[in-house]
Amino acid sequence: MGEQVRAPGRFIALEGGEGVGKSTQSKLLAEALRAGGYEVVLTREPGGTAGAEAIRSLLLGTEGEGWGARAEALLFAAARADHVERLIRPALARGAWVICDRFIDSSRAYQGGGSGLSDEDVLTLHRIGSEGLLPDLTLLFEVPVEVSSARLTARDADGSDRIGGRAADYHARVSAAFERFAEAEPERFVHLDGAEDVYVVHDAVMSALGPLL
Ligand SMILES: Nc1ncnc2c1ncn2[C@@H]1O[C@H](COP(=O)(O)OP(=O)(O)O)[C@@H](O)[C@H]1O
Ligand SMILES: Cc1cn([C@H]2C[C@H](O)[C@@H](COP(=O)(O)OP(=O)(O)O)O2)c(=O)[nH]c1=O
Repeated sequence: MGEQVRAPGRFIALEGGEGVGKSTQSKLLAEALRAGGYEVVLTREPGGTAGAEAIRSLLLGTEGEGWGARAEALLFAAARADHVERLIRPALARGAWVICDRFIDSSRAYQGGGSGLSDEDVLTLHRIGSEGLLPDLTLLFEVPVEVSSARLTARDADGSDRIGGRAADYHARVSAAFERFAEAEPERFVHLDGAEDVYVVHDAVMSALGPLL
């Protein structure tokens, strides 16, 4: 093991719909950075801390009638607040890289684009919960819906979660919302073609990170 690099912490989020390769690429990115001597915190949302994982079970479990759109948005914001305060900010403060599988743009896309809350309201919850923390870079993976559906059929043979199982038009609004955010903030987003081979996508991720390394 080389000496840990003492640089300012960097916060990278991976975003997109289900089955686009976020968790696969998060792991490969974390391994590559660790091999380069960086301290890496690999985490995900909803989740990442004990409290946020408990909220994840409430949000994604398939028992009961589920949450209304506003309660759901508040629960995601609460899970994120705990995650940011207890895991992400301390890691960034000590100079670690934080690789996060989904972050605020998922709430903007799902609870906003998908469920109809305004972007302003979702961002207000984020300001209250997490003091508006944003990633340094957000990697947005895009895959044609036939490709991600085929992957999910193979991965989730035992069924999808409460949100993943929503109708196709809901997921189409989610994808369109991600697109709009990336267009509006080109300095924070990088688009990646998630339909390529896993290692081709990984190389594109490493190139996208170039300016931060
Ligand atoms: N580039 C790729 N090509 C083919 N299959 C992939 C690729 N990336 C991921 N997969 C597979 O597709 C499924 C979904 O990938 P995953 O990383 O879990 O996506 P997400 O976290 O975005 O839902 C998994 O079974 C994974 O092994
Ligand atoms: C973080 C977050 C996730 N979600 C949804 C997206 C997913 O359907 C679900 C769980 O995410 P995840 O486990 O990342 O699903 P996948 O690996 O299939 O992409 O939660 C929101 O609706 N809002 C949010 O803020």
